[in-house]
Amino acid sequence: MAFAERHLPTDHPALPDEKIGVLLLNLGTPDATDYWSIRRYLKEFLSDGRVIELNPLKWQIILNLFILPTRPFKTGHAYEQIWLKESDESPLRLYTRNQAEKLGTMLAAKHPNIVVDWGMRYGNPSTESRIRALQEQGCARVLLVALYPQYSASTTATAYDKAFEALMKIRWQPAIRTAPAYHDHPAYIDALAASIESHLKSLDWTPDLLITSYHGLPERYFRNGDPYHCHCFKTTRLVREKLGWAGDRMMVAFQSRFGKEEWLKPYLQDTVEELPSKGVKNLAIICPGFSADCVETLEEINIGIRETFEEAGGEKFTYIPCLNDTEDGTKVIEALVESELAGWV
Ligand SMILES: C=CC1=C(C)c2cc3[nH]c(cc4nc(cc5[nH]c(cc1n2)c(C)c5CCC(=O)O)C(CCC(=O)O)=C4C)c(C)c3C=C
Ligand SMILES: [Fe+2]
Ligand SMILES: [Fe+2]
Repeated sequence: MAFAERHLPTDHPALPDEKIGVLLLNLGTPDATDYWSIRRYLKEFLSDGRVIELNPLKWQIILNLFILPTRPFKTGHAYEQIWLKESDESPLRLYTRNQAEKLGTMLAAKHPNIVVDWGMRYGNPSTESRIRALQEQGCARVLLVALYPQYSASTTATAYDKAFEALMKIRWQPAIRTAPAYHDHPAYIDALAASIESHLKSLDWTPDLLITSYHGLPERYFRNGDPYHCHCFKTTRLVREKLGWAGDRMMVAFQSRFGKEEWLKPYLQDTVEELPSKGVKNLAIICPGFSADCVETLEEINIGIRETFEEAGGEKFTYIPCLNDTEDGTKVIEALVESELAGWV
């Protein structure tokens, strides 16, 4: 019996054993592909001041009058094409849940007092509900792990903001740690390089070029100090060095531009349209900035960009999947978690 329990009054509720929570956080995804589910998700996402850094009053007018009435049709169509019929959810949700379950199994042998869970910045399961669930299971310490390899205020920071917002409502808070971005973590670089090598080995052709495509950001955010752009370039350089490739076999591009403002360049769409006329007929794309495949990789790249390339005269195209819930992918998260738990375990 623990010291505290021996000294409890007899009518005191039982105290749970102290545990450590590891909470994996990802972006979030709609609950379904119908108009209102998509609209609810987009409204929450695009009302986040870390994502849209504009005057909030002006932006809410634009969002509610011009974007939310129409965008859910386009976005809903994109989600419909990749929706998992069997489990009735998006791939991002499935992979994030699997990553948490597999990480839990990996850690259990060494650390029986660790509980792993997962939550989303937008939509369900909410970050707040999972922090409360971890506390209910006796977690007095919680490590928050935003599953974005490259830091951006629009992803990493807002994931942690949401967790701290939830903690503001909790009287007896757990001790909290936040994991840093892992764009140059050796386990991540090695896993990406291994995944590229094994994917290319499975083909009966060799790509002329491999594009590492990252989600874009307004260029203004970079000028205002967001390190995302540098993190993306560093990841690509380290992977290229690990593979021992020459500089011209691999390049960086940015996808998923939203709105009219200038975003980080080169734009993936423009790049892919021009490649065949420059002699690149066989193309591979990988998206290292996504810890799990999602609408931005499966629909935008593997369907949309594939078509763009073929229509521009490209001959062979392959998409290399994200690390997802593969053993290597889960080991990347395990390595990050193990180093960030130092002193707690
Ligand atoms: C991986 C890093 C990501 C960054 C950086 C990022 C910035 C960012 N995104 C938008 C707008 C949208 N993103 C959308 C989907 C989406 N974005 C990411 C990741 C990053 N976004 C993911 C993983 C997903 C997919 C989620 C899923 O359920 O599969 C969408 C919704 C889809 C659409 O309508 O196109 C929007 C909108 C902005 C404005 C932004 C930076 C400021
Ligand atoms: Fe996005
Ligand atoms: Fe997109």
